[in-house]
Amino acid sequence: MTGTTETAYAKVNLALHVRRRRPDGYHDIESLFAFCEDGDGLTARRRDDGAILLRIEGPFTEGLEAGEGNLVVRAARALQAATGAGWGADLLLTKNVPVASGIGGGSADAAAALRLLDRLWETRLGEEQLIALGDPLGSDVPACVASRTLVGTGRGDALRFVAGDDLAGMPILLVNPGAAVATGPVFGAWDGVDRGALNAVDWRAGRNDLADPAMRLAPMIGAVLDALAALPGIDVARMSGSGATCFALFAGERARDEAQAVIRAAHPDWWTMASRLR
Ligand SMILES: C[C@@](CO)(OP(=O)(O)O)[C@H](O)COP(=O)(O)OP(=O)(O)OC[C@H]1O[C@@H](n2ccc(N)nc2=O)[C@H](O)[C@@H]1O
Ligand SMILES: Nc1ncnc2c1ncn2[C@@H]1O[C@H](COP(=O)(O)OP(=O)(O)O)[C@@H](O)[C@H]1O
Repeated sequence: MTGTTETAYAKVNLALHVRRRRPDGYHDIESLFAFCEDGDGLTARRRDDGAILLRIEGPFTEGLEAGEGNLVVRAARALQAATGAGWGADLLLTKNVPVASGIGGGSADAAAALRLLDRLWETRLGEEQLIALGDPLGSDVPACVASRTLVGTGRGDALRFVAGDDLAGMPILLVNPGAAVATGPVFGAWDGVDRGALNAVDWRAGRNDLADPAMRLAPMIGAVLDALAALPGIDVARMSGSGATCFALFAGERARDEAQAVIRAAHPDWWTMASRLR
């Protein structure tokens, strides 16, 4: 489909500290978010009749509905409602990254839809208002609207932008063993122990506090982390979000590509994506 396009940049939690369980069922977290140059693709063509019609293609369409429940459609409806825009859209989502995998999936798609339709419909809300519009769609959506390095606190939606110059361009490898892990149950399996605040500068010394609970639900994550830790040329390896995707950062693209080849040869059924941080 020809039209206006946008990338739903894959999200990575370089560190994710869970600080406390809240009475509203959410958890206060502190996370350093970064974004890959690659992700799902979204294309849109404007319609005059106000209808929002979504088609999904690509390697990860299974189990995904293209109806009103899809986060892309919900984002489009939210923008229509907030602006009174009478336009609709034909949307094509190319689902390149696995669903429910800790790298933003639906949240990044919703954020991409907001950015794309704000351009296509010329509603011109701009980043700050799109962030506010994305907030009710999911804790991760505000960060994904910005899609640049930032610290998220609260349920992940209170954003503080940080200089990401040292991270931009960094080669990254994402690896998922094929286990879909829903976010709610992983937070639910957290042991309730506050292990301390995140230092966003010294994030390598930080943690992903959801890794242990996620591994209890999907033990294969442990195998992924072991495989990544054994790779030569690795800077840091950690699980992203609520899993099961794990990432490794490398000093150079060659080390990353060699690492991808090693992982693919040993685990042909695992999903991998080589990218760079943006
Ligand atoms: C864990 C993170 C880290 O970036 O990413 P993913 O693993 O989803 O990629 C996010 O906090 C996920 O954000 P998002 O996927 O938008 O979650 P939401 O739809 O808001 O919430 C889904 C469920 O997760 C739990 N949840 C989510 C966020 C949070 N701070 N505390 C929670 O306890 C709640 O049980 C909630 O009902
Ligand atoms: N466009 C979309 N892409 C992926 N998932 C979507 C989309 N729209 C709705 N969803 C739903 O959102 C859920 C993924 O949410 P979540 O577990 O938070 O994923 P992630 O960990 O990748 O952020 C899936 O259960 C899926 O049904």
